[in-house]
Amino acid sequence: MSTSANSNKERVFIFDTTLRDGEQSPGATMTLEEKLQVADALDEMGVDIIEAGFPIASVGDFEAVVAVAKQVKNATVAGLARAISADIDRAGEAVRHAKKGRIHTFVSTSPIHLAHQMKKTEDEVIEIIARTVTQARNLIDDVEWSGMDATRTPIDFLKRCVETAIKAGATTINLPDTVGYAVPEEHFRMFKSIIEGVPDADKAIFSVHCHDDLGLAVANSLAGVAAGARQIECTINGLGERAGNAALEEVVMALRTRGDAMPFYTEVESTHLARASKIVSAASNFPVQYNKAIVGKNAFAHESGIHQDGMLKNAETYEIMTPASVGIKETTLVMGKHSGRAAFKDKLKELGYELGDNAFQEAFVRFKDLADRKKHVYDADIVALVDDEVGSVGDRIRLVDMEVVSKTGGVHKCNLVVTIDGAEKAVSYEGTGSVDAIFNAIKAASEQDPHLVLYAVDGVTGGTDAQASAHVRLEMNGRIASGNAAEPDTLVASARAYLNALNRVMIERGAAAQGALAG
Ligand SMILES: CC(=O)SCCNC(=O)CCNC(=O)[C@H](O)C(C)(C)COP(=O)(O)OP(=O)(O)OC[C@H]1O[C@@H](n2cnc3c(N)ncnc32)[C@H](O)[C@@H]1OP(=O)(O)O
Ligand SMILES: CC(C)C(=O)C(=O)O
Ligand SMILES: [Mg+2]
Repeated sequence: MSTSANSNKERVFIFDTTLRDGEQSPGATMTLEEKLQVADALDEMGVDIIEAGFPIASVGDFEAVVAVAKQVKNATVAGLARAISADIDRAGEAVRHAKKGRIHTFVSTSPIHLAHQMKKTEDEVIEIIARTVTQARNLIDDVEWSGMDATRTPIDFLKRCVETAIKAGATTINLPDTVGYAVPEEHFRMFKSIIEGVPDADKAIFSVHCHDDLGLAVANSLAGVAAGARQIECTINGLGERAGNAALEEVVMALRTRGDAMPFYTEVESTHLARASKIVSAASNFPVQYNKAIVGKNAFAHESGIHQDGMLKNAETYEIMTPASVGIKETTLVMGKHSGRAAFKDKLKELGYELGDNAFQEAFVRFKDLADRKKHVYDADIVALVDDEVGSVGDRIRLVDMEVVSKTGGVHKCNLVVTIDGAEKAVSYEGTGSVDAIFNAIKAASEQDPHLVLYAVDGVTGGTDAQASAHVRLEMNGRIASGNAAEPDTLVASARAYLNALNRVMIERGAAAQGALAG
C-alpha cells in the first residue's frame, strides 16, 4: 500500500496470469463463471494487471477475455498474442472492452527455440518484433512484449530484441524464464545488463516472469526486481505451466515482510490472499499443499511443544507475519505427539477445564500416549480423555493390564490384571464373546455381580484411528451408575467404561460397601 511507510520504497506492479499461464496447467481448465470469480477476487485485491487469456486460442478463451474485460473495475486486462497478425488483432478485439486494456505479444528469442520451434534467423526475429509490436501499438497504447526463453538467449541478441521492441512502442518489456532455468544471481545480471545497456530502457517498465522448475521462481523474481524490474508476473498458488509460476502470495508477502531488505511495495491488499487462494484452488481443482508458504493449511499451524510454548509467550518467536495479514483468522496450535505441557494446558483452558496438578499430569501422560497412537488428536478426543480422567479420580478398582484372546467359533478369554485399593489381582475368565469375557473377568476380580443395563460403543471422531467411546450402565442392589471411557481400542474402552460404572456403584454404596471387595 502507498502509505507513509512506503514513502522511501519503489512500487512494483503485480501482473497476475492465473487465468492464462495458470490455466495452462494440465487439468486446471476453468469455466467462464470460475474465471469471472477469480478475476473479481484479483481485482478486489488490488492486482495491477490481470492476464485474462489467449484470445486466439479458442472462441471460449476469446469470450472469457471479453467477459473479464467488461467486468473488471480497476485492473488493466491483458490478452496474449503470438507474433502473428491474426493473434494480435484478436487480442486487441478482446481487450478493447476493458477500461484499461493491454496486448501482450511474445516471440521466442533463444537459439534452441529459433532453430527448432520458430525456424527463423535472428534477423528475421528482429523484423517480426518491429512489425508485430508496431501493429499492436496501432491498436492500443499499452503493449507488452515478451522474449520467450529470454534466460537462455545470448545477451547481445536479447539487447537487440529489447531495443527493437522499445523503438516500436512496447511499454512493458518482459524477459521470461520460460523453462525455469535461471538462478538468482544470473537473473539479476541479465536484467541489470539489459536495463543499463539498452538505449531508451527507461521508456519501458521491465518485467519478470519466472517458472518454478527448479523451485527458484520467487527468488528469481525478487532478483529481477533488485536489478531494476518493476513488474512481477505471477499466479495465485503458483499455478502454471509444468511446476508453475512464481506464487503471487509469496512475492507480495516477501516484499511486505522484508521491506527492510528490499525497498519495494505493491498495491495488493494482502488480507485477501487466503480467500483468493481458496477461490483459485476450487476453480482449478488444484489442492493447495499443506506446507505451501503463506496460504497452506500449515502455514500458521504449530504442533511441536517448543514452538507452541514460544507462540503462547509471544507469537513473534515463531511467526514472521501474522495470520491476519494474509486473511487467515488465527494461528492454530495443533495438538499431537510433539506437543508439550504448555500447549496442553492452554488447550484445556480453551475447552473449559482447569485441572489440579496431579489430574493434569495424569491427563497429559494419557494425552501423549493417545497422540503416539493416533494421527490426529481432535478437541473431542481431549474432552473425552479428560472427562474420563476426571471421572475416574478416587476409583478403588483400576485397570492395569488386559489381554483378550478371541477365536472365530472358539473360545473368548480375558486375562485381566487390576488393582483393588492398591493391591494387584490377576484373573482369567471366558465369555460368549470378547466383551462378555472382559466383563466376566472384572466381575470375578471385584467379586461383585452387577446387572448390565446398557452397553454401547461409538466413535469420538471419524476415521479408523478414531477413539472408541464406550458407555456402560450397571445396576446393583437397586442402585444405577453409568461409566464412560474413550480409547483407540474398543475393547480397552469397554473395560474401562465398565470399571468406571462399577467404581461408581461401589462408591454410591458408600461405607456399607467398604471391605466387601476382595483384596
Ligand atoms: C511459454 C508460453 O506459455 S507460450 C503460450 C502457450 N499457450 C498455449 O499454447 C495455449 C493456447 N494455444 C493454442 O490454443 C494453440 O497452440 C494455438 C491456437 C495458439 C495455435 O494452434 P495451431 O495453429 O494448431 O499451432 P500449434 O499449437 O500446433 O503450434 C504452434 C505454432 O505456433 C508457432 N509459434 C509459437 N510461438 C510463437 C510466437 N510467439 N509467435 C509466432 N509463432 C509462434 C509455432 O512455431 C507453431 O507454428 P507452426 O505450426 O508453423 O510450426
Ligand atoms: C508467454 C510467455 C510470457 C510465457 O508464459 C513464458 O515465457 O513463460
Ligand atoms: Mg509462462
